[in-house]
Order: sequence, then C-alpha cells, then structure tokens
Amino acid sequence: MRGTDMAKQQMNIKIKKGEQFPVTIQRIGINGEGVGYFQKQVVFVPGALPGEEVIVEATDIHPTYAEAKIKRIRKRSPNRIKPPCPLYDQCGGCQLQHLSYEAQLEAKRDIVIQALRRHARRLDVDKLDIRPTIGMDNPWHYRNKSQFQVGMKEGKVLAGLYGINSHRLIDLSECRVQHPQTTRVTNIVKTILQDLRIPIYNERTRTGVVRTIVVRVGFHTGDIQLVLVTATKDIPRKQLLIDEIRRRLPEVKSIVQNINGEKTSLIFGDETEVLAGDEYIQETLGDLSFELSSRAFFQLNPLQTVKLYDEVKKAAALTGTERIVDAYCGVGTIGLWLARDAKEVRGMDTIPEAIEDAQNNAKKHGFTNTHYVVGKAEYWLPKWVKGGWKPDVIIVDPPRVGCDRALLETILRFRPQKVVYVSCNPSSLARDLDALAAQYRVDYIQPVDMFPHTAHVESVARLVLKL
Ligand SMILES: C[S@@+](CC[C@H](N)C(=O)[O-])C[C@H]1O[C@@H](n2cnc3c(N)ncnc32)[C@H](O)[C@@H]1O
Repeated sequence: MRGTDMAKQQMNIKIKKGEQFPVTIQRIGINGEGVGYFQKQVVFVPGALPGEEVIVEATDIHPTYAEAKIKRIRKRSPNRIKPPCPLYDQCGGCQLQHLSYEAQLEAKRDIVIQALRRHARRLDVDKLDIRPTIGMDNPWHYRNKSQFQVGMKEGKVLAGLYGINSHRLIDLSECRVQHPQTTRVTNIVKTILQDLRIPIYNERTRTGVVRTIVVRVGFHTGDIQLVLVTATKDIPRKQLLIDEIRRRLPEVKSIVQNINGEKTSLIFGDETEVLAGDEYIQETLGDLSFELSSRAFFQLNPLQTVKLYDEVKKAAALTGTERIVDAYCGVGTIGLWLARDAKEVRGMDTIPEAIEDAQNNAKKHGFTNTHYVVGKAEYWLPKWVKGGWKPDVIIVDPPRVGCDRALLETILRFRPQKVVYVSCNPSSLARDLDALAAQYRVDYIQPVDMFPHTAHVESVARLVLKL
C-alpha cells in the first residue's frame, strides 16, 4: 500500500537502517501510523501523532519511504491519551487507542482527504464537501463478531489476534472493542477445547484441527452463533465437543463447522456444516430483521450501521419511482433499507448463502419489489443494462479492493442519474471516484466511523451525473 502510494514520487531514500533523527509528524497515515518528513524523505512512525516532534530510529528502508520507531517524544500532542487496553502495545487489532476519540474522528476525515489527493488527481480536493466523521456516542464494545485464531503455547490453548507486524498470537481473554458475549463465548470454547484435548492447528507444520473460533452476536436479538473453523472435516471427539458446548453454552443458537484446509490468510473455506441448532441467527436493524448465515457478510458495528444506511438513504434521495441496484449486497441490508422508497431493487453478491439470506429477508418482510442474484456485480449490471433494465440509482458497497473496472465502465457508459458509493477503503474509493469523475460530480463525501480505535474509515460518497 505504502509502496504503491509513494512509488510515483520516485524518491530515493538516503536514511540508513538504525539511524536516529528527529521527525515532526504531519498526519495520520492510512494504517494509523504517524507520517512525517526528514530532509524531505517520508517516514512512517507507528504510535506517533500529528504535531508531535519525535526522535526516531529507522527500522526498515524502502525505495520511497522509511519506517521508524519512536525513541523519545520531544513534543507531545495534546490529543495523546493513555490507551485503555493493557494489550494495546502488543495486539495488532487497534491502531489509534493512544489518540482521543474526537481527534480520531478528525484524523479519519483527513485520511479520506489524503487518499483523494493521492489517487483522485481529476478531483479538486480543496473544493470537495468532505463532511466531519460521524462518530459513536460510546465507542467501545461495538463489534458483533470476533474471529480469533487458535494456537497452543506451553500446553495451553490460546485464542486471539496476531501481534503487530508478527505471527505471534496474542491471547485475548478480554477485548474492549468486542461485544462482551463474543469474548465470553470464545473463552469458554477455549477451555472446552483444552479439556477435551481437541488438536489445535499448527500453521507451520500444517497439522492439527481447530484453526479459528468465530462468534457472531445479534446486538438487538441476543442470538449467538459459534463457528469452529477446522483444517479437517473430522474432529476427534466431535460429539463430545458438541455436547459440551451445548451444556456450557446453552444460549448459543447456532453451532457451525467450517472446513478450511488451505494454506491461506482467509478465515473461511467453502464447506460448512451445521453441528447443532439453527443454520442462522437473527439480527435487527431499525424495524427490519435479518437472517444471517455463518459465511454471509454483515456489517460489524450494528449501532453505526443504522447511521451508515441512513446516510445512504439520504444520498440516494429516492422519490418512490426509482429502479435501484444494490451492488455487492451481502444479505440485502442496504437494498431492503431503501426498498420502501423505491420502485424496484436489484442486488447481487458472489456468496450464494448471502443471496439466499437476502431472498429470505425480503420475503419475510413482504417485499415484492426486490430481486437478488448470485454472481459478480461486473457480470450482472452490464447484462441487465443490455437486456433493457436500466437503474436510476446505483449503490455500490464493494470489498476493500474497490469496484471492478468493468463495473465502472458500465456505469460510465449508460450514465444513471446517481451513484452512491459506500466504501471501507479510502484508497480504492479515491481511485474509483477518479474514474467516475469523467461523468459524475462528487456532491459530497460523508465519513462514518464504523471501527473506533482502528485506522479504518467508512465513507458514503454521493455522485450526480454531470449535465
Ligand atoms: C463490504 S461488503 C458489503 C455488504 C452489504 N452491502 C452490507 O452492507 O452488509 C462487500 C460484499 O461484496 C461481495 N463481493 C465481493 N466481490 C464481489 C463482486 N465482484 N460482485 C458482487 N459481490 C461481491 C462480498 O461477498 C460482500 O458480501
């Protein structure tokens, strides 16, 4: 990311590894690190904050930038606070706990601005309406899903996240950004795995069975789903394991096994089996309820999701006569949020279970104006348009890589009135807005904080067709 961001600058870094020097931090970078300059060379300093003067030591030298660690803070930012989590320095989950929440919100808006300056050369960023980040009233315990890797250390089962820039597993028996139920369930499952001596997967030797414990909680329903991701289909003492989970965690409504035998950083494999209870859990957003199967994407911060979707609704400004596309629809949440105000909603997603959930969710609420299909957005949109079905508003909510070029080209070719771009990655947002700027005016961008204390920022961009 940094390499490609900086590559265009063709800068030759003369800093040497181990060299110590002062840096004044200018801004927060896309990964949450402080970014400053030393003799016009870009330096990334994890843990440093805008306005701080720090003495650093270069740790890694790249062709266009250096990475450095703080040796001493010469001038502290007034926004620096003591990170509330005792594991913050080790765990790689959060990057901004040392920054006050108000300042995090400002930094996130700035991250969006920086990404636009770098990747959206066609846009006059200074003239864009980039709004203050919408934050949370209480920015803790907001995550509805934990995905903790499982490991063994000195005969003890651990579950947690990998440490900063390392593959060392940090055992997290408590986490301040997770809903307390997710960590409680994980802790009990960890004990059960230990008691029953279920083999834990070893990444290095590629032996053992249990890889990841995934727990998803319905904030508004209290439903809990547990997914055990295993490297093999067989689990020694499987029935005993299921019985023990049911006995000690009767509140878990859905117990699922997902099999992933690949050497991959992806959590889930393609095969899923319900071990006990239901296939789905329920969650509600506003007055809509959703069935969620284990592999389907669902926003991780339900309290902010309602604010995010209200922003999408505001940006779409529907009158009831529009045909809309909910591209990258997941379980259909955005489209259903808007369906009452639209003539027709069509959505697509590559995960078949998500589409099945979307269809069930639409049916359950009695929507007859929705239509969901499995497949790539870049395949379906051109097909619909060629077939004579032309949407008035397109909502895209792609994964971090952004939209496929073919999808953008289809939008540019047939020119719907409005595009609402929901993005979890400012860099791909900026790149795609730059492409769309050939035909669209960026009316405004609204950042929303879905992940307090991390460097992630979600944005809703409203684009209107140029006259
Ligand atoms: C950021 S999620 C958005 C989900 C949904 N809009 C929501 O708010 O819950 C991105 C979704 O895109 C899907 N996806 C990834 N690549 C896709 C593609 N090329 N075409 C359609 N869907 C895709 C993923 O399965 C995932 O559900």
